[in-house]
Amino acid sequence: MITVLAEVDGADVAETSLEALTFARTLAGGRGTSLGVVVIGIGETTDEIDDSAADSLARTFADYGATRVRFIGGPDVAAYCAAAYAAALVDAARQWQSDVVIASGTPRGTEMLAHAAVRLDAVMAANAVETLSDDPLVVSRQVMGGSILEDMRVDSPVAVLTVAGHAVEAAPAERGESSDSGRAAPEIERVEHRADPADLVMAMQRLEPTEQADTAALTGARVVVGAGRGVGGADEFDDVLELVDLLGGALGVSRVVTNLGWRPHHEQVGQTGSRISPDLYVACGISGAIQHLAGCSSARTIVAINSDADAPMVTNAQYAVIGDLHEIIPAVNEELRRRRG
Ligand SMILES: Cc1cc2nc3c(=O)[nH]c(=O)nc-3n(C[C@H](O)[C@H](O)[C@H](O)COP(=O)(O)OP(=O)(O)OC[C@H]3O[C@@H](n4cnc5c(N)ncnc54)[C@H](O)[C@@H]3O)c2cc1C
Repeated sequence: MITVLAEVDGADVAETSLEALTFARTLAGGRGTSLGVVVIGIGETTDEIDDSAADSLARTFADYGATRVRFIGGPDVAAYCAAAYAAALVDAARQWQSDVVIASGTPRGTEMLAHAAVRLDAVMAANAVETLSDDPLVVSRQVMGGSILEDMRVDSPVAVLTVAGHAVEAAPAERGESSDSGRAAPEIERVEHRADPADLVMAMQRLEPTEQADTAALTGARVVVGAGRGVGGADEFDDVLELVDLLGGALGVSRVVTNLGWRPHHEQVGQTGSRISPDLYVACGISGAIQHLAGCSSARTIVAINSDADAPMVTNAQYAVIGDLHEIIPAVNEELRRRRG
């Protein structure tokens, strides 16, 4: 069985977890095995996830090919604690005799799986995008912020993988796609995890949304509009923000923009900001320094708007519009408004 860690919010499964499940199902099909899903941190008691939310989550997981679902709760994992969560995940993987453990490459997924890999004495490949061979397991994975793909052989008895955000299209299983996926009601377990005190030395004490909360919106966005020094000043963002709105996306900016105090740091994309993998990245007035590209190269399509045809952002883009962004963006916005009536 392949064990997949899912991140949920109530009865909703994070899209990146559905992507990880889709990736895992393809691998399970190739290896002729089944899928088990683990959800950790459901509350002080295992009853805190009510039956309707549990049923709804289990149905979603079944649609994605899971045959087993384990909800793990209890006071020790009521609040996030990477080591205790990893121990709970490892318990499931061991009991299910999993030789592969998978999560999405979110900050928490990556942190937990790093802990899990040590406990399982496993090789870990972060940010996988594709399985190249089932046995021996070889994956293609993003490195250098997505600017390079490397093939990695994971030749250990247990393999631990994270799946890069938006590298895989989340898709429910087709009937008969793999031996065990069949949308039958999966077997559901509720388990209380008692943590080793050593695993609780570092645990989350308080969770308070701040402007940082927007970082999740940026890293998960399907469309990101990037803005750089070329915008010209803190008061010059109206057109860019309207484009963000019209495209239903998120704003990402360069480090110059945050250093100058034009926009807050949580909006920064790059080596020292967020790494994004949207379907579309529209980079406006950004030169495309290597540190910026490290955060956006895994975008599926890049469109650059820049007055310099030789800017690295332009040469790294699939499409470019050369000219003054203060003329181009209002024209694009007007056309988008017109098409929407
Ligand atoms: C250790 C380290 C870490 C770093 N981390 C990051 C990071 O995480 N993210 C990041 O972004 N940078 C990072 N940087 C900084 C990076 O090297 C660049 O300095 C920065 O990305 C440049 O920002 P920019 O493209 O907005 O500005 P510039 O390089 O000044 O480029 C502005 C661009 O706008 C274009 N332009 C100007 N006016 C217009 C106009 N009217 N219309 C259209 N185009 C116009 C210009 O042609 C130019 O291409 C880091 C640097 C270091 C040393």
